[in-house]
Amino acid sequence: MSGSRPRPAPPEAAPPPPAPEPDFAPLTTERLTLRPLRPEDAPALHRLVNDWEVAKNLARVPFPYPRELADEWIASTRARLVTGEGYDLAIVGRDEQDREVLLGCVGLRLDTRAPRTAELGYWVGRRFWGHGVATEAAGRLLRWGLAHLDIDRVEAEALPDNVRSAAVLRRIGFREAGEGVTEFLSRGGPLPVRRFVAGREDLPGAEGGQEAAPAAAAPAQGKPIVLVAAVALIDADGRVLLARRPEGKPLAGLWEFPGGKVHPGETPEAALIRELKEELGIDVAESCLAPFAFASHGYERFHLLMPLYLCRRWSGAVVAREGQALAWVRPQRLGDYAMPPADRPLVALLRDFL
Ligand SMILES: Nc1nc2c([nH]c(=O)n2[C@H]2C[C@H](O)[C@@H](COP(=O)(O)OP(=O)(O)OP(=O)(O)O)O2)c(=O)[nH]1
Repeated sequence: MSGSRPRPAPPEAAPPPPAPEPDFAPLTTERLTLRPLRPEDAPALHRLVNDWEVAKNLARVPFPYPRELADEWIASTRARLVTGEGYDLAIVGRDEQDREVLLGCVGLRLDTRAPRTAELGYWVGRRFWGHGVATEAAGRLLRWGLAHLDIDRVEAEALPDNVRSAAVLRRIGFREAGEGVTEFLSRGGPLPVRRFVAGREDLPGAEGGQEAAPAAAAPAQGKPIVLVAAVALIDADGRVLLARRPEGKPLAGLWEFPGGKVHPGETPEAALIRELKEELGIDVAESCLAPFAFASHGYERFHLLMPLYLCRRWSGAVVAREGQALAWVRPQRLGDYAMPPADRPLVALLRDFL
């Protein structure tokens, strides 16, 4: 490389490209909105968290809390939302003039060491304590996470004297799971903590026991039998359609065969034809439903009896009419999807058959 010619002056350093906007639709509850943190939240966030009564219970927060750290932390939460590594959100309410007010933060961080596990954390500014804000916000994020992320287990911890936080965790479905030791930045060292854990089976109404069981037959050992018709739709490439149970339904977040409860007076085939129209917008003829196998599974509050049909022909395009996620899955990959326990024997049979 020669080069005695004077080099042109380097162009002025270009400003760093703007960080991508997190694409996250806010979660709402009766009184609150949980939304991505924004740079302009920093002053309010700093005022709320730079309070010993708040900071002393938080492991990752130094005290005093430098003002610039609020900017850095908000930027890091936005980066994690983009990559899907974590979901730290602002808890926002409304004042009498209907203006947004930052009340605190709630977050779900995917655990890099433990598979299908996330960690829940939250804090609420002292002025807003005593109104159930943490319960409402953390409960919503817990339900959302178990329904939309590939996790089965959420962990949380609280200092032994933080009885308020332990009560919040219990109220939203966590159970205590022992003790541990965690490094507390705010306290400058390790401290013993109480550990808590929750899975979708811990959420209120987890297995649908509170739901009406319209086709419930005579109780088996005290449990009603619930008849559910389901189908493995198989496309031209031999892939099977799975649908993700939406938030708010029992077993939310698990992948299932499309279908639903058989109503009184309905045949399983008629129930399936109705469900496939309602859920996926497709028309299926009864003659295209081939009986394949059945599941008979004892859930805690009912016994599930579920005939599974195979179907390779339908009319109309498959669309998620109820906002549920859908996946066309090769039979050998069915095991990669977390499914209700009743489906496990069916998956093994399908894999062998297809
Ligand atoms: N559709 C379907 N349900 C399953 C599968 N595996 C399994 O355990 N179930 C259970 C979950 C529910 O407890 C029950 C189905 O009830 P559901 O609540 O989804 O039925 P539905 O569509 O009629 O719902 P809804 O109108 O009562 O809300 O069967 C499966 O692969 N597909």
